[in-house]
Amino acid sequence: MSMETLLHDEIQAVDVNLEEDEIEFIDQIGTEHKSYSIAECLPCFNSRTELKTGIPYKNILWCEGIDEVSSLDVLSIAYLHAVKNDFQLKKIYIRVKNKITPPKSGITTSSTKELILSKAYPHGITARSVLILINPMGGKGHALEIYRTKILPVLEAAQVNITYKATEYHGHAKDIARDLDPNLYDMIICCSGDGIPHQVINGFYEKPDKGVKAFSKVIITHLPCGSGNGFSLSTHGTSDATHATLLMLKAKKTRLDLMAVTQGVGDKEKTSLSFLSQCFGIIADADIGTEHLRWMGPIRFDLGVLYGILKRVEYPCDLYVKYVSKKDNLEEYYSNNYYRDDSQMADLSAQDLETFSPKLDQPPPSDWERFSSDVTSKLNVFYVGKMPYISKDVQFFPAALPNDGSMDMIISDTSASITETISSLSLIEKGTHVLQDNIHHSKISSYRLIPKLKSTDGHFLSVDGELFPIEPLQVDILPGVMISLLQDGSFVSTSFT
Ligand SMILES: Nc1ncnc2c1ncn2[C@@H]1O[C@H](COP(=O)(O)OP(=O)(O)OP(=O)(O)O)[C@@H](O)[C@H]1O
Repeated sequence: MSMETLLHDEIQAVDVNLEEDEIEFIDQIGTEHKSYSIAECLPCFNSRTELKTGIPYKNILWCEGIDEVSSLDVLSIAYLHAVKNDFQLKKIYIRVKNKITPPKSGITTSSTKELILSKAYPHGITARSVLILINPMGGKGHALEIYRTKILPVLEAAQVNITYKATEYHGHAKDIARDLDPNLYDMIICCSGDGIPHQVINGFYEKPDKGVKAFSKVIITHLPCGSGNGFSLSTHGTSDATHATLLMLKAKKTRLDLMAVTQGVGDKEKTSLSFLSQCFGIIADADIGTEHLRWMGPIRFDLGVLYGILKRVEYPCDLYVKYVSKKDNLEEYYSNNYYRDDSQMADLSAQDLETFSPKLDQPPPSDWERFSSDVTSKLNVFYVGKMPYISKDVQFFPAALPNDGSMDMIISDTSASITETISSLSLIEKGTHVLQDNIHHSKISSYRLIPKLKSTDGHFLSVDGELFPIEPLQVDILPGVMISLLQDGSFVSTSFT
């Protein structure tokens, strides 16, 4: 039996044309005597109209030539098919009838397979050798199930070479990242909440070179398997793990700023890295202080915030800030800094991980401004962030930009009425809370916060959702330290976009 006959009998293929945005099926259905038919189900073959939709390249995970010997040019295509709010993994055999121009001039594609892959991965294939770090306790214990059913099949279909490690104790991800040989992996995918990426960047930072080599080479990204998935929501834009995996695979390598968080002086001085946020006040207390009410579900957080507002709880502090842009100029700043070309991806040097601000026992520099004590003596929300979304439908930092060398500071105090405060915070979903008069919003590159609470009982300071001591802290931006994956190099859309 010839190879050609074998293919006809066992691998039945569909005739297709390669179009600009999709693989389009050539008129097949209804032609009873067609030689080729699909091997595995294609969504709908009942009508000609539906056939015209084809398979968009953006949904294609992999393409493999299965007939390199004969002249049949049959390829297998693995792709995700969107059905309402769900995705199904599909495989189909195709026979290409035409050829189109490769997507970018300068790319020479020697085969149809390469042509399809270059259309499917316009920013290149980034996920070749990845370390999956999974927190089995994440997402109230559902992380493993999410990984097994929604993430792993997509990565396998995309031919990703996977090493898998589950975290066994609090802080394990940090130990793994600290001891990791950066030459072994192109990428770390945290299948967790925001706690694991926080630990990964801090594990890199604990390396003898402070992570210079690891940050220069290894992409750090996140898939939504936890309770707080700000990283994934801000970079891939969905809390559906399958869709997030698809978008992650197609995303563009981009440098992101990190924040260096210093507490303590002398022997006790300690600097950690933060990628997402630092939070103090009623939001931190509602998030961490209501852990014992987890059985209530997400409502516990809203109730916690409401309690803080109604009780008019205050968190007096001193605050010194180095401004990049104040509220009046923020929209202009945002549009001027929206796009930065960081395609060079130059390696980092030791200097890129240094902080240059004075020690906490020294006065802040003269170009830092002291925030008005009218506000800081009655502060109720202090939140600094580097990514727009902190959880599903909560764009707390709508003006956040990936690598503009600034962080967003959002502050409120109890001088606003209870109604005004509640109505401002209710705009968080739309991201327009920052435009309200009672919300102080600015872009800053450094700050020093000195909490002055009489008692710290029942109060919390969180960094990327992890608990930190309520002590003075100083934060400096570290421009472009982390390589991550963003859709076309930008954060997802917000009210500022
Ligand atoms: N096996 C483990 N046992 C206990 N804690 C763990 C384990 N693995 C990771 N952790 C810790 O769990 C914390 C939260 O992790 P993560 O953010 O990934 O999950 P999450 O679902 O968002 O959790 P949470 O809602 O508790 O913040 C991290 O501090 C991490 O060190």
